[in-house]
Amino acid sequence: MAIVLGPTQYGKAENRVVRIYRDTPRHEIKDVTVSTALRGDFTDAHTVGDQARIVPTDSQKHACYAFAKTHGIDQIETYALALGRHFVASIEPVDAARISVDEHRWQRVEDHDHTWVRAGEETRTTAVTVEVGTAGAGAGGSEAAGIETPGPRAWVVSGFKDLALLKSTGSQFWGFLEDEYTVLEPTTDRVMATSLQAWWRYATTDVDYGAVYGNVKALMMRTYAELESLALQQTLYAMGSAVLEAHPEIAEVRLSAPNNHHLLYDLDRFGIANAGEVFHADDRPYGLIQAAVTRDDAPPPGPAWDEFPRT
Ligand SMILES: O=c1[nH]c(=O)c2[nH]c(=O)[nH]c2[nH]1
Repeated sequence: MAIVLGPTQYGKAENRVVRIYRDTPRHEIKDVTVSTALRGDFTDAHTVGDQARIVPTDSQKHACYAFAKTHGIDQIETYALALGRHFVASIEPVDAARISVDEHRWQRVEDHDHTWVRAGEETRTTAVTVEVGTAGAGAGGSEAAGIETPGPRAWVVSGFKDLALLKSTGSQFWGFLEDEYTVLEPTTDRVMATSLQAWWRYATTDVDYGAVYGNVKALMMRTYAELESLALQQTLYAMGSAVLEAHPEIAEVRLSAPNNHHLLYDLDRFGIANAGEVFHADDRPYGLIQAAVTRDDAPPPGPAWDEFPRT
């Protein structure tokens, strides 16, 4: 029997980086959590404790802060791409880098120049993977078009977490399969609430990430609002389709939606009528509905979705 080392990666997780732009009296703020993960042949570090090919996670941390100054954080995707390309291009043992960034948004207090209150909306997020090699297959931008540009290949996935949505009507659930444990009553009018997590994979890196983000989020919210939903499953497919129809630069959408049940509270016991007006917002368990929606001609995902390297 031989024991073998499987895939590895290592990096500095959840660096809390805040960049202030203070060139004018009206400051700007970018507040992000950045994680780095470097991939390559780091066998000796694991098997014999030789660190010769290991750039410390401490150094990776410092690069995150240095790049916040030297490259800025315009869009989290451009910042992550710059960092990923840096690790791959300048540290010889690194074959690939995955950079994940969450953005924490602040809004100005009464339009104040340098005071903000944390915005309570969803968290914008990205995961960028950069690989050594000649661009050409499945990567982004001119790279995706198959133009032989030397240099690292890059894949960008963007998205958000925790977008709380609720509609008080326009949602049904009936006609479902019943087994011996089914007690759920069919309904043609229910509250539908979720805390949506959405990811989309770009087919290119030549993107106005901020503009696309705003439009994708708006499209998803509008679809959620306007579709007379027969199930959360149908709503997710409709949201993904709306995004793919409007955005040729997006190859695939992945959605994860807890069904945050709102249970009609029994007020009959007190002689009070309750015609869909008072609910118990149940926190768990919750249904969890997940779907990927893809173009049939989408370029292959490569390592875009891989949080951990494959063999
Ligand atoms: O939109 C829904 N999808 C389900 O699969 C499901 N299952 C359930 O109990 N309620 C719901 N609602």
